[in-house]
Amino acid sequence: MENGAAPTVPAVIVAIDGPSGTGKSSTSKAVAAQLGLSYLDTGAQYRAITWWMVTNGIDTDDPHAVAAAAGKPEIVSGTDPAAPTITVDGVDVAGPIRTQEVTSKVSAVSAVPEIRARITELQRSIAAAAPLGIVVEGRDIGTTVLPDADLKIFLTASAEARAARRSGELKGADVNATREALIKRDAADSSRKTSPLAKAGDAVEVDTTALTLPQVIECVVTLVEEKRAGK
Ligand SMILES: Nc1ncnc2c1ncn2[C@@H]1O[C@H](COP(=O)(O)OP(=O)(O)OP(=O)(O)O)[C@@H](O)[C@H]1O
Ligand SMILES: Nc1ccn([C@@H]2O[C@H](COP(=O)(O)O)[C@@H](O)[C@H]2O)c(=O)n1
Repeated sequence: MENGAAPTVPAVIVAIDGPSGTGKSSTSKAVAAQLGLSYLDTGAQYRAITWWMVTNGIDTDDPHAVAAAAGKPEIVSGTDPAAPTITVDGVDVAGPIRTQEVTSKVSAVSAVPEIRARITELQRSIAAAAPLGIVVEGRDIGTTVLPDADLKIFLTASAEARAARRSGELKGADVNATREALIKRDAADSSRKTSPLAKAGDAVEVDTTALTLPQVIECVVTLVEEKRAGK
């Protein structure tokens, strides 16, 4: 550059949505790390608020009780893709939010409109503050949270592939039971009234069934680079 200043690259916002186990977290983290962007796992935020409800004795099947408590916990997400963090009222909940109990209750909590309004506002403020841009992954990022994202990706994979991946991760958990649980959670997330799991009309769909994780990452990095180059 003539004046010696570093070239500036405009911040880029990437939304990655899709059903459970399609590879959103693994792909988003790697893409963000490779491109020097921030990373936000929005599922972790819904899990964190669900964990708080369970810990505080709120009946997660009672939407009125959940709505009344929606504003109480303070959720903080750290957005470094190399070391993402999640705390509730200052407590590190990265481990507890992955329990079977939280996983079985998170869809009911995240269907409550007051919960979605609170978490959506938080997600938008985090995205707006990311200096170089951010990869945000979830279920409604391209449709509702960041409808003006520069690039929207919708990851899919067969239920069989997703169950095999998850049961490998859960060290030998029964594949059929894992498959049924994934299908049940996707059905709940897709059928809720407020901001359901859905592909945005302008999202690029990537079927990851027959792709390795490095192939998916390369595909998304290429899409971001093409977008940045104005292709
Ligand atoms: N293309 C792929 N091939 C093989 N395994 C994969 C692929 N993508 C992801 N995985 C593995 O599948 C598992 C689930 O991936 P990941 O957690 O990234 O999915 P997710 O869409 O974020 O799931 P959830 O929505 O349930 O959080 C992980 O063990 C991950 O390493
Ligand atoms: N944008 C989002 C993201 C997640 N959810 C809900 O959270 C659950 C857990 O998500 P994981 O990605 O950690 O599996 C998910 O099943 C949804 O109920 C959401 O509603 N919107």
